[in-house]
Amino acid sequence: MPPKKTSYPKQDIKVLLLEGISPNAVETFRAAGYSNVVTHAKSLPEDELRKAIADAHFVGIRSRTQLSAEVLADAKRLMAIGCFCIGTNQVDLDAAELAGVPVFNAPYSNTRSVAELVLAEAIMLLRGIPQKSAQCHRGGWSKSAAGSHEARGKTLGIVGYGHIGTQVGVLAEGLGMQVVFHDIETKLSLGNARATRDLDELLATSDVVTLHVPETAATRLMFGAPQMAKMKPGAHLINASRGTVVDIDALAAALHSGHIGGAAVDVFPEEPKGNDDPLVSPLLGIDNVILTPHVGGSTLEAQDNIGIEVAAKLVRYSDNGSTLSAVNFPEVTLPEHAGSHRLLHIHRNVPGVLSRVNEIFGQRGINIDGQFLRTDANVGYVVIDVSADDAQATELRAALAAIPGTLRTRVLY
Ligand SMILES: NC(=O)C1=CN([C@@H]2O[C@H](COP(=O)(O)OP(=O)(O)OC[C@H]3O[C@@H](n4cnc5c(N)ncnc54)[C@H](O)[C@@H]3O)[C@@H](O)[C@H]2O)C=CC1
Ligand SMILES: O=C(O)C(=O)COP(=O)(O)O
Repeated sequence: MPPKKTSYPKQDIKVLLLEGISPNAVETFRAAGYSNVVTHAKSLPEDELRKAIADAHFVGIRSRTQLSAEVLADAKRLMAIGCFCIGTNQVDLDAAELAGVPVFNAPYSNTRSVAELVLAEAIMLLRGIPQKSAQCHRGGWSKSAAGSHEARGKTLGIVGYGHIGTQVGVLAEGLGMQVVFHDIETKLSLGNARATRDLDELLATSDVVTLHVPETAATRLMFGAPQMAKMKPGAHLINASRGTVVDIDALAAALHSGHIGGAAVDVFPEEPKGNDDPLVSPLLGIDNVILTPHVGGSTLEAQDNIGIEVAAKLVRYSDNGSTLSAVNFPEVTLPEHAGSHRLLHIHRNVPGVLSRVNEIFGQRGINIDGQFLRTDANVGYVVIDVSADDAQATELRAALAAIPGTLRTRVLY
């Protein structure tokens, strides 16, 4: 059977997937009729990225690819961005919104993977395993209980008590740890976890401190020499959030001085672009540090789920216009629109646009079957379902595009 005629041929819609995104994403696009999927195992250098994105309608990235305002300016056809991960700090979200481009992510699919790794690392650090393992690799043998502790009864301090932080807390309580947390927002404590008065109290009481904040202007270098100095002597630090959160030189110094007893670091201020590039860090060669190559969320379970979840959000936006769960865009949840033509109008949120939109339908005597509108401070997104033929819908779209303040229009049938 020939594919159903659509407003834009699906095989002409280019999907660009970078950074080794799960094959599940490709399958999800193909199953929905999107056959033009281009994949790359790595992130691309900026000049290649700009070329590859120039004719892409959808782009999928992970934490490595930087979609700056400059890169986005070259992406004239881009309809939406999928971050196949949790963090969205690698995208200029405001620039994307003002280009009429919603950004989607997978807010929960790798949460558990990060939490399990962090808990394992807390146990390893409390037992002094990283340095013991390093010694064994060199043919050494230091069988001793000195400096080696059970996790049971120790205090875990969680900075950033969001999805990952709370999961880490629940797992840690299962081991019999005391859990304290600090967050900038008031949070519901799970289990017996307790919010500390402030970060200083958490630092003064924790045997292991683990960071689970997003990368923001406020978290940039939030964990430096002053915070490390306030940790209990010999306490451990885990960072699986973002490399910019910790002053890495200060951490190296605190490890060398022995004030910090050990660390586990998954994220770095400068990460290699791909698996062929070297890691450069002041932490290299320090035995009591577990170094991992940003694999907190890299389990097959998490990646398989993320591939399906984010691809499905992009397909839904393409087919139906729904922006539900977009991180930078007014969220509009839309019903199916079988039997009607759907017009999408993304505009700057300035007075008068909606009345101009409605005038267009009134002037033509076209009845509106359904209308959906959401706005935020920058952008308005209005979706109009009408009973029209293909030619009328195309003409209506052109009229909508001529409204001052319009950022982008689409027609779906
Ligand atoms: N290593 C890896 O592979 C992975 C790393 N991540 C990183 O972990 C971060 C956290 O992920 P989720 O828990 O899902 O995010 P989330 O948004 O659910 O939780 C973050 C928490 O941090 C709090 N927060 C923000 N600024 C803060 C500040 N200045 N001080 C204290 N608390 C603050 C927020 O209020 C929120 O409760 C992500 O943004 C991402 O950067 C996420 C997944 C995998
Ligand atoms: O989900 C996140 O925010 C992560 O940091 C995981 O990033 P990745 O997909 O492994 O590049």
